[in-house]
Amino acid sequence: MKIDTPVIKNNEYEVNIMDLTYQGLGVAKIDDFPIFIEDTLPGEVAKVKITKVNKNFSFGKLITLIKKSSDRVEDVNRDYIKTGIAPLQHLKYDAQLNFKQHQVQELFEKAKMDVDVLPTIGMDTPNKYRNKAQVPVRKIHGKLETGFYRRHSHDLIPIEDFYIQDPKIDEAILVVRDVLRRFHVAPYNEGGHNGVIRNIIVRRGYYTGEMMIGLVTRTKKLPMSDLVVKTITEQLPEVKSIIQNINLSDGNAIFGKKNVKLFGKNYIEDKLLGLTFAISLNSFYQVNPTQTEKLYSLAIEKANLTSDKTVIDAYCGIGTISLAMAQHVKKVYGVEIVANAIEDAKINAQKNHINNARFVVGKAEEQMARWQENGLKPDVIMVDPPRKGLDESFINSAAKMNPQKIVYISCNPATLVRDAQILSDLGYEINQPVQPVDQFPQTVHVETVTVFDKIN
Ligand SMILES: C[S@@+](CC[C@H](N)C(=O)[O-])C[C@H]1O[C@@H](n2cnc3c(N)ncnc32)[C@H](O)[C@@H]1O
Repeated sequence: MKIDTPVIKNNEYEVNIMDLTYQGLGVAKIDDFPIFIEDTLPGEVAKVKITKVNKNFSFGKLITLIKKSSDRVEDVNRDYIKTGIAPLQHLKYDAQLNFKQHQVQELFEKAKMDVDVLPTIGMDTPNKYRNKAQVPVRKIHGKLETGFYRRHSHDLIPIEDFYIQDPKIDEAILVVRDVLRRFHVAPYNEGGHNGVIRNIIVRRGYYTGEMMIGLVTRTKKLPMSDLVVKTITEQLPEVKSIIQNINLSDGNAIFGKKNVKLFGKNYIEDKLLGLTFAISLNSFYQVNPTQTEKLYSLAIEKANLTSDKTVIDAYCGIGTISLAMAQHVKKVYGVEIVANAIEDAKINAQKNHINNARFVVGKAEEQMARWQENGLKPDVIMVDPPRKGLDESFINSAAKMNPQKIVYISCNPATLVRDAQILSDLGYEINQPVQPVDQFPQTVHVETVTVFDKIN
């Protein structure tokens, strides 16, 4: 069926860019019909070619910029935009921080919530920050390559300098790539579901320099594994752990269920807020260590902790926030769905001689209901959920426990605002400005800390 729209596919138009979506696409309108265009910024005038038309909106490709924004960074590497590694690198960093603040503010305004949002806390050097890489391995022109997928595709673009990663991690990926080439380990081929090596994971401790290499394979055995391991460890003395993860599936999930230790320890160690943490391959650990220290210090400060208090740390991962809070309170309860992460959390409590933290594996929403039924009465609940935010049943159990404060660390302002509305209906209100912290410079992601107080 032909749809009658003000723009036609493959036609070119001159447009004014009016806004930037939360995904970092410029927005123009023709007769109120939106066109989303990569690599364009508000205030710019652009010639664009329409690439896709839907019923209510369309996508365009930038042909030329007729007028440029004063916030534009010139001469950026297009591969970082094409792959989504750094979709905002063409926007000056100050403007990125404003964009993130306004994005959060607008969501609260749309929900008709009267909440102030502070300027985003940024980084002095907003690149080379990531302490973890997860790169696909594919064959291109007969050669094993590492890089990143073109956005919305599985076409690999070979990349050597990842720009936002710790340069030592970039170097390690190249060492591992060259070792795999040298010993003729076949790259995974998605089409035929054959070949061996699917992904390389590299983690590096910011303070310790300890490195972990993860090799995700389609096969149970990694061919030439002894030589692969020997050569990697000879060339990269910082490597303290090499783990093979076996992923036999033909799906998109990166990890399979089984890990096999090929070298060293099951985990590497790093420090955060002066504490030592064991981090294993599948455990969540924030990717920007210096900003994480700012984020967690702020969240803990806002929780007003004292030595007589009991706190819950929901979605606790390897116990980073729990153990940082344990030093200030009577007791901490942590819950997390990934069993390996809870194993790490228990090791971490021991490593730091902390014995007032209790960790449980489980779904936070189910464990909260259990704790609530068992009469647990936390003074503060700290939550740091994944992008989908809190389950409604979690919020109900949390409110029934009647804590004075709920401190919410969020990596998705849309679900934060959704959850804030439910919390407000249950008597928890935001009385101080929300603080965005830039955990992911050059990308569209934004992290926030929000405090909910019990209204008596
Ligand atoms: C944003 S991370 C925060 C982890 C931890 N607070 C940290 O900063 O290291 C979210 C965590 O929630 C866990 N998770 C996801 N869904 C969960 C659920 N339903 N119940 C409990 N934990 C869950 C993930 O495995 C992940 O460790």
